[in-house]
Amino acid sequence: MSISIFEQSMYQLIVETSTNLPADVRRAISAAREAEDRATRAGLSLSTIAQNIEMAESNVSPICQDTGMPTFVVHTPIGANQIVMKREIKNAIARATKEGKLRTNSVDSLTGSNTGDNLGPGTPVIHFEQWERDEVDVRLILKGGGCENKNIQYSLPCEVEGLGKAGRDLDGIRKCVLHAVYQAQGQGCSAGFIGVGIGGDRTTGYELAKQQLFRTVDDVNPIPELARLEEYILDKSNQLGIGTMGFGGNVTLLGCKVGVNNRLPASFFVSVAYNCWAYRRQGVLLDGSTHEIKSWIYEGGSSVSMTEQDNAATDEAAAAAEASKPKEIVLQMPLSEEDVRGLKVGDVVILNGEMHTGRDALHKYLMDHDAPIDLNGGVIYHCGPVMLKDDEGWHVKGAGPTTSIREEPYQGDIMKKFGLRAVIGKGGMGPKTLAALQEHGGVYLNAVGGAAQYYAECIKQVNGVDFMEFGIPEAMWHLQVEGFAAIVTMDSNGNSLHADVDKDSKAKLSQFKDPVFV
Ligand SMILES: O=C(O)C[C@H](O)C(=O)O
Ligand code: SF4
Repeated sequence: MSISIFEQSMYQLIVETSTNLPADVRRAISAAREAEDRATRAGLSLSTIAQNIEMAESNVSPICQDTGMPTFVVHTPIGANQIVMKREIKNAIARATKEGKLRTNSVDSLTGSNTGDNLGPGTPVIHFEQWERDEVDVRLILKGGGCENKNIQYSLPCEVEGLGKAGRDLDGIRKCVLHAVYQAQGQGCSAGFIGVGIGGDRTTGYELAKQQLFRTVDDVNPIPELARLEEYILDKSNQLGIGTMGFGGNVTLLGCKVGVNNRLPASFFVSVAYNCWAYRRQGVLLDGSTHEIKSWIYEGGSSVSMTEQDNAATDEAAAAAEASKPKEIVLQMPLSEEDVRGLKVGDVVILNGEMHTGRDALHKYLMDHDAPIDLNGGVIYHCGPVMLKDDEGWHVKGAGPTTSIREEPYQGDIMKKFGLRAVIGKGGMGPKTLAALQEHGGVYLNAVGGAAQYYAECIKQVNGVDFMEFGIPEAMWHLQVEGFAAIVTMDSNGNSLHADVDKDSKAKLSQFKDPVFV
């Protein structure tokens, strides 16, 4: 059966959105790089991010391995057949998944089984709207689960941690939004972008917040007080010191867009949608009768180079940055207790050898089962990769870290039970894991969230896989890596960079207690 032009256009939209970050987002990330010292943890991570963005574009592969919840907003001329369009969007999603442009991301919430094609009840999300124009406008956002988990909704009036009472007015809203940035820390892969919805009910408030993410980064709010609020939030968030990946730094937020709807007398919601730096959204305007792509809605990424700054750096500046880089420690896996006890927060570790992926399903399983392989001295990578199989075997199409804190209830026990020596992930872990690292001799390594192509390139071979029944992202992949770089952010001496940054940023947040919008 031949593919319709509409389906082909949808396929192109999906691939472009997943693999090529748009120009406005790239410019915001480049500006963040300018604002950070290159040799700092934030500066180094931003250069990995920049490199990753270019790799994804040239490999035509996912920028981040979590290709998110595909969410479409479609405007159609009156009389267009939305039933056919819906079917063809789904076909395009299944094809993009089969070709490794999207990860298999649709999981049965009761059985845990992965549908394997990104289709299932509620996925993808498609909103239709009619308009009195002849063209079809389709916009797509791919927002990953880690930053989705950092969305937050406030019901005013309320007490906001660090900021005091938030009333039902602009100043109360200000407090909620600042707090929303603080509470995300590095877990949503900062530096991020936020969409804010004021009003509505619990559902439409979040919808409004997400709609804001379709605005361009440089868009100025037509409502003057909201324009002021957006500017204020951007400015003050960047004084919180959370920085890229929560490593500390000058840039925490790259954009803030606020929308407002009416509300019920009894309700006053402020809903915040947090989007990571991997802010993947695109759109196409289609000819109303042929469904060919007439134009792209957002300026394409290819016009903004992410490595220009590196090329333009003088030899002197490059040498200075090189000289002040943290020291790198090369380790061969499996690791010994001595290897990890020698590491401290801030060290950059380069790993070689075999590591094993494991995330939510595996951690739960290992609590009361044996491991399929010997994990003594082993390294667990919190990662759900994008994988493709051909006649030669499995290939890694994207493999950045996932948010580690979800494994906090299990991690310490599992490290001790199996003799694991290191955990790689992002966003850090809590006190229980920190105590286990100290007691047992272990280390937490923070990789750069979203850098799926950068890490995929370090993976030289797939040695095997267990628990395919958990689905591709949740299976335990045994990966042979070379030159896998990550930063020690929790060590065996009881130090945690995450706890420190949280504490400092909370103190900074309290500086903004006093009323501003009165
Ligand atoms: O699911 C993933 O691979 C990552 C997720 O988006 C996360 O940020 O934790
Ligand atoms: S891993 Fe980070 S960059 Fe990727 S979807 Fe999750 S929050 Fe976004």
